[in-house]
Amino acid sequence: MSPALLDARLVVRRDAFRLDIELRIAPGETVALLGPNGAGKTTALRALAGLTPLVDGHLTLDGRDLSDEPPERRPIGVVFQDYLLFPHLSARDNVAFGPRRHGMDRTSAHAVADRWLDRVGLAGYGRRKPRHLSGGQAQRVALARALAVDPVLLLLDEPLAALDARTRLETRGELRRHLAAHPGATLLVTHDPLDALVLADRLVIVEQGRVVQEGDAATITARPRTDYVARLVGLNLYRGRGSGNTVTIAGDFALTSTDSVEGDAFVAFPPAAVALHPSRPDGSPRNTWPAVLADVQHHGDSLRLRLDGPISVAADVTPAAAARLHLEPGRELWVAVKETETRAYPGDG
Ligand SMILES: Nc1ncnc2c1ncn2[C@@H]1O[C@H](COP(=O)(O)OP(=O)(O)OP(=O)(O)O)[C@@H](O)[C@H]1O
Repeated sequence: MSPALLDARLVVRRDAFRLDIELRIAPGETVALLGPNGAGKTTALRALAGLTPLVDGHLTLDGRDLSDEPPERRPIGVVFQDYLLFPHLSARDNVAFGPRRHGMDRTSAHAVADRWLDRVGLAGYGRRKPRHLSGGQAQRVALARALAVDPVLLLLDEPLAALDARTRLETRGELRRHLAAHPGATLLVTHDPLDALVLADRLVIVEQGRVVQEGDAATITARPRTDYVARLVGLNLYRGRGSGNTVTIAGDFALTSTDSVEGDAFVAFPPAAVALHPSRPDGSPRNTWPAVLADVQHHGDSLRLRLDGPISVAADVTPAAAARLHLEPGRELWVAVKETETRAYPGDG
């Protein structure tokens, strides 16, 4: 891996909340910072941008210590969630603002702005004020504005959150192209696993101000380490004690797997691997238990059920299967999960 362009340990306090995370991003790399509400994602972004001070740690970008630099002296471009375009300035002047502030003369700054507007597909929109731009266009102006200063670090805060579903899909694809062309480091803050998977090379997941897991999408999907991560990647996840092919989770409740693991262990399986039966199924006695239906929600073309019992489990069923099972909250069912569908892996590394 190339040496990090961004090398930071961000320690920030906001009242009772404390953020303490390490971040390293290589040149050309896009890292997604994911986490539930209140995890500290925006706080991390603000600390990098210089809007919230570090109480400890360090922040170097391309070898330069930035921890005491004011925001305007940092070689950083930011796309905020609601874009924060200057309403009284044209699209062109919004984009030219950064280069101007860095000392470029007006004509050259306009030339840079026009080039960037062209790159983001908005040639000819330079004279428009933000209120005359659609959400997708405003997003592209905000991206052009952030990139026009040739930032060493590009920060994106939920860059697609304000867009409707259709524009979001198109803009996500465009953003991916621009990020691939950006030679600096990029940090993308998002709630949306799809944005993270499409746009980022690596995911860093924060919960309660700490990094709980990081790695590429495949590694994290294969081995989630917290409930939040498991839900993010759509898996049921439990922690227990492994002994051979069995992981004991709660009391004497255990799941078996074709994997073998000793000691602290996780066991995971997808909701689609859960089979439901109106009565105790014959045959395989393993991974079969009685449960009570607690909740039903639409999930794409299927229904996602939440079942209570010795463990709480999510199950995906087709509408046809749901009709056959006469699903309604409080209904008692038998759950079965094949041991070939469960994955068990060590809890401590
Ligand atoms: N201005 C503030 N003053 C005091 N505490 C704050 C302030 N802003 C945020 N916090 C606290 O800091 C913590 C982290 O908030 P932050 O906005 O960084 O989380 P987040 O991961 O970005 O969440 P979200 O996904 O909801 O935007 C929260 O517990 C919040 O209550």
